[in-house]
This record gives sequence, C-alpha cells and structure tokens, in this order.
Amino acid sequence: MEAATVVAAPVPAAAADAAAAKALEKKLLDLKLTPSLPPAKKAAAKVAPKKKLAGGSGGYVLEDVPHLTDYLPDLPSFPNPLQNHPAYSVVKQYFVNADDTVAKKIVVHKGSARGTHFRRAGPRQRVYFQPDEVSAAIVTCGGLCPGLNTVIRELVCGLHDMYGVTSVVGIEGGYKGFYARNTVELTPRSVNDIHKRGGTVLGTSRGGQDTAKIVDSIQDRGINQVYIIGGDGTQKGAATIHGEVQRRGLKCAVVGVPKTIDNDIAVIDKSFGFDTAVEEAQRAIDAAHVEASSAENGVGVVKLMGRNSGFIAMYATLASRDVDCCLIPESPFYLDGKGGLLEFAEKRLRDNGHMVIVVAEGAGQDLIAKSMRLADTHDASGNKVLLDVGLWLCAKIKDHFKKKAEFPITLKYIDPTYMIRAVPSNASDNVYCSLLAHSAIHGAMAGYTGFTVAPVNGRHAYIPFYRITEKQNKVVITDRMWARVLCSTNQPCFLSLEDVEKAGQDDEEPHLPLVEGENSLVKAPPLLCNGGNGAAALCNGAA
Ligand SMILES: Nc1ncnc2c1ncn2[C@@H]1O[C@H](COP(=O)(O)OP(=O)(O)OP(=O)(O)O)[C@@H](O)[C@H]1O
Ligand SMILES: O=P(O)(O)OC[C@H]1O[C@](O)(CO)[C@@H](O)[C@@H]1O
Ligand SMILES: [Mg+2]
Repeated sequence: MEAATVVAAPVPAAAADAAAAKALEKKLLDLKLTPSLPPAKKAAAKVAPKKKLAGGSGGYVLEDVPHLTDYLPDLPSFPNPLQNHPAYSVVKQYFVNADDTVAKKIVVHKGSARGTHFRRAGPRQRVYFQPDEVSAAIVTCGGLCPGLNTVIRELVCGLHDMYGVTSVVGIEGGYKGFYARNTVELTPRSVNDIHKRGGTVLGTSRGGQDTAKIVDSIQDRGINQVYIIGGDGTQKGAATIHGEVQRRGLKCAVVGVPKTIDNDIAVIDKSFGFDTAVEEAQRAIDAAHVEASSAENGVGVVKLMGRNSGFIAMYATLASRDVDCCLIPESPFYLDGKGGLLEFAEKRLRDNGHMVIVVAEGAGQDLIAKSMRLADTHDASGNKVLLDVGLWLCAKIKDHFKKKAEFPITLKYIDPTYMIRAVPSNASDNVYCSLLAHSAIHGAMAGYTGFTVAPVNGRHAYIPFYRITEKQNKVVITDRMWARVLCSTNQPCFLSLEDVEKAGQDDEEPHLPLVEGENSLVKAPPLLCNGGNGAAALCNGAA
C-alpha cells in the first residue's frame, strides 16, 4: 500500500489501548512517517510558525511557504497530468518556473534592496498527489461575502477538470462542521450553477475553532487537501490547523483562500467580494442622494460595513461623487465645535440644500462608547460587537437641528448593511474567484501547504499564513488615497497634527523630507478643514 494512503487513514478508536497504539506507531514508523499521538494525548499544541527564508543577491528575500516534503522527505512526486490535458497542452510555458517569485514591493528606487518576495502561484511540472489519491475538503468560515459560491464551484470543477480529482466534500457550517456535522459530497454537477447565488451553499459560522477536533476529523476522514475560505480570523484558524497537521505528520495540504468584503487582509492586492460590495453600496448612496436632494435641507445617512477598515466606505464615496462626508474607523472625527461634523453639515446645507454622509460601521466607536458608557461585548469569534454608529449619528444630527427652529431638516437613514454582502459576485469578482481557486489547487497538488493564495501586485502568489495574519489591512489616512476622498468631498479632516503623526507611524512607506516651500505640511493653507483642531494637513500630498 502506498504511504500516502495510509497516513490519511483514520486512527482506530481503540488506539487508546497501549498495545494498539504501539502497533500503530510501529506501522507508521515503518512507513517513515511521524506517528499520530494516541487520542488521550491529542491536544493541539500551539507551535510557532517556522519561517522559510532564502536570501539572494541585491537584498532579495524569498518568504517561502511550507512544503509537504519539509516533514515527509520521502514523498514521491509524479508528472503533472495537465501536460496531457487537451486544453492546456498547447499552452506555451504553461508551467511556472520553479524559481518564479513575486515582489511584495513594486515601486523601487535605483539603490533600494530588492526586498521581500513570495512564491509565484501556478501549476508545477511535478505534483505530489495522484488524482485518485486526493480526498479534498472545502469549508467556508466567517461572514458572508459575494463570490464564496464561485470559489467553491471552481475548486470542485478545477480539481475535477484539470487534475481528474473526483473526491471532494464540503464541510457544513464553518469550522465546527468538521466535528459536529456530516460532510456533503461535491461534484461538478452539484455545484454547476451555485455561482449565481449569494451566500455559501456550505453555510458558515463564527467561533467553534477547536483545532484538535478539526484535525482529528481531517485524519479520520482521510482528507488530504483542505481548502479554507475565510477572512483574517479564518486564516489564523487555518494556520493552527496546518501547525497541528504538520505536528501529526499528516500528508495533508492546508490552503487558505482569503475572503472578506472589508478588504482588511494584509499584503494582498484586494480580497474577493470587495468590488461587488462597493458596487452594491453605490445603490444605497444613490438612493440617499435622491432622497436628500428632493427634500428641503435633506440629509441622507448611509451606514456601510467595515469593522476596523473603512475601504468599502472610502471606495464607495470615491466612486459615487455624491457624498459630502465619509467617516471611517481609521480617521477619528468629532461632532461639536469649530471644524466639527455638525458645523460642516450646517454649512453644506446652507450652500447646497442637501448632503449625503457615508459612515463605516466601525467609525466613531470611541465617541459612542463615551456617550453611552456601555461595556464591550464580543461575538463567538472574539470580534468586538460594534455600537450602531448610524442610528447614533442620525440622533445627534436631528438633536442639533431641532435646537435651530429656523433650520428644519429632513433626514433619511439607509442601512444596507447585509444587502451589500448577500448578493452574488459581479463579473470581475467571478473571474477573480476562479483564478484564486485554480491557483489554490495548483499549489496543493504541487505539495505546498500552510499558505494563503492571493494576488500581490497583480500576480498570484503563495503567502505564508503568518504574513497574512500578523496585522490587518487598514486605510492609511496619511496616504494619497484618503486625501483623494477628502478632496472629493471637501469635508473637514477632523485631525490634529498629533493624529496625523500617529497615523503615519503605521505607514510602511518612509516619509520623504519635503522640498522646502513645496507641499509643506506646516506652511500649506488649510485646504478643507476650516481650521478644525488646527489640522491643515491631509490634502497636501494629494497630487
Ligand atoms: N485567532 C484565531 N485562532 C484560531 N481561530 C480563529 C481565530 N480567530 C478567529 N478564528 C476562527 O475563524 C473563524 C472565522 O473568524 P471570524 O468570525 O473572525 O471571521 P473572519 O474569517 O475574520 O471573516 P470576516 O471577519 O470577514 O467575517 C471562526 O470559526 C473563528 O473561531
Ligand atoms: O455577520 P455578522 O456576525 O453580523 O458580522 C458582521 C461583520 O462581518 C463583516 O461583514 C465582515 O465579514 C463586517 O463588515 C461586519 O462587521
Ligand atoms: Mg475578520
């Protein structure tokens, strides 16, 4: 029997028995594989990820991903069946070069080091799984996101059509489904038109990430490729699963596919579903604008998703051009006094007769907490449950204008929260999801594991989990993109110079010394802030 098949076989229930455990250990040792611990000792130990770094000339660094042969050195490899595939065999240079890598930083200077690179995604000449040996599982975790079904479909169809894999199951209801639910068989036929539907046909959940039980289930079911689709929390979970799979010496590739409408995953260009969510958000902003502009002193308030990162609000604002003020978690704001939101609202209404405010759900949380004195609560995954900034803001605006009898306003609040993520993916997200799924499959078939697949500077790459999970992607308010928003809305920037400096500390880009007299933060006139809190800054670099 082939070693690969044996590794994935379930551990007998009687393995607790010392004799059975010894026999099992001997059998696996004969196959030169690390034995599983008997169930009684099978707690998932937290292992710090080992970084695989390789240097090159000119300051080149490859941050590589783990490979099954790192801990199973004798695994056999096989020619990639794609080379005989009628659709792919004619493609020149279909296989990526073994040394191809993707640069993390694309803008470089004459003298700068080449910097960090990731392994390029794509099909390899040799694979470490025979098609009939593969037993793949797919799971979706965290919140909904347009495109989940497309990724599921393309994983199933890609495995089948490109590599002839016929055994693929779905894990229902997120991570806890590994040990609390039965699996569902997935075939190209059963997933044929799921990409036209929103949500995930597998179901999803938060919480329930019990690594030991999940890996027991993987082992017991003989799964040797796990595709885990989810956001930052999910990728952290995937990293611990991979750590445990490796600790037990299982021939099982653990692959992460990053999803989130919030676009809060670090390193990658953009997460799937984000484009679709922004497009949907436009509809709400359009409606708010129509309502506001049809009333006397009409105010439209739209609350959009974005827990810690305001990308949806920022891009929807930029795309719409109908927004007068965009509030995001990364940029603190204040209501009262000079340069505050209420003063600005009054001025905008006097000037234009209407206004639209877009607020990301994570914005202003400190302000609300201060005014309400509420204790923090968390969801099952440990994410902080947000206070409703939309309702709070509407109440504050209404209160403010109630005190001004001569200034009646008509306020309409639109909260499309779940509507922007429950829709099917748009055309560009659909194509993106297909490519992600294919890149994920090629990586697993080639024996890579412990990685998230995603585009970096336009090229798909395999990124080690630790890189994805070490920090969240956030709007950098000292970057040009946020300045573009401020310039397009002409809203106050609300920030003090201290805030700007603090925000700049997270910025990866070094701040260049300014040429004297040009774009100087201190010397430039306040472009949009009405002098709010003395902040003069942000639009100055917006060219
Ligand atoms: N630090 C962690 N370690 C292990 N598992 C985690 C961790 N954080 C979250 N998880 C698990 O990952 C799953 C999804 O996490 P979460 O609910 O935070 O959503 P997410 O993947 O971040 O997606 P999104 O935030 O976009 O909805 C949950 O089952 C959760 O238990
Ligand atoms: O689905 P839940 O638990 O209501 O979570 C909502 C959160 O999920 C997200 O949509 C991310 O997936 C956030 O934008 C939002 O804060
Ligand atoms: Mg998350």
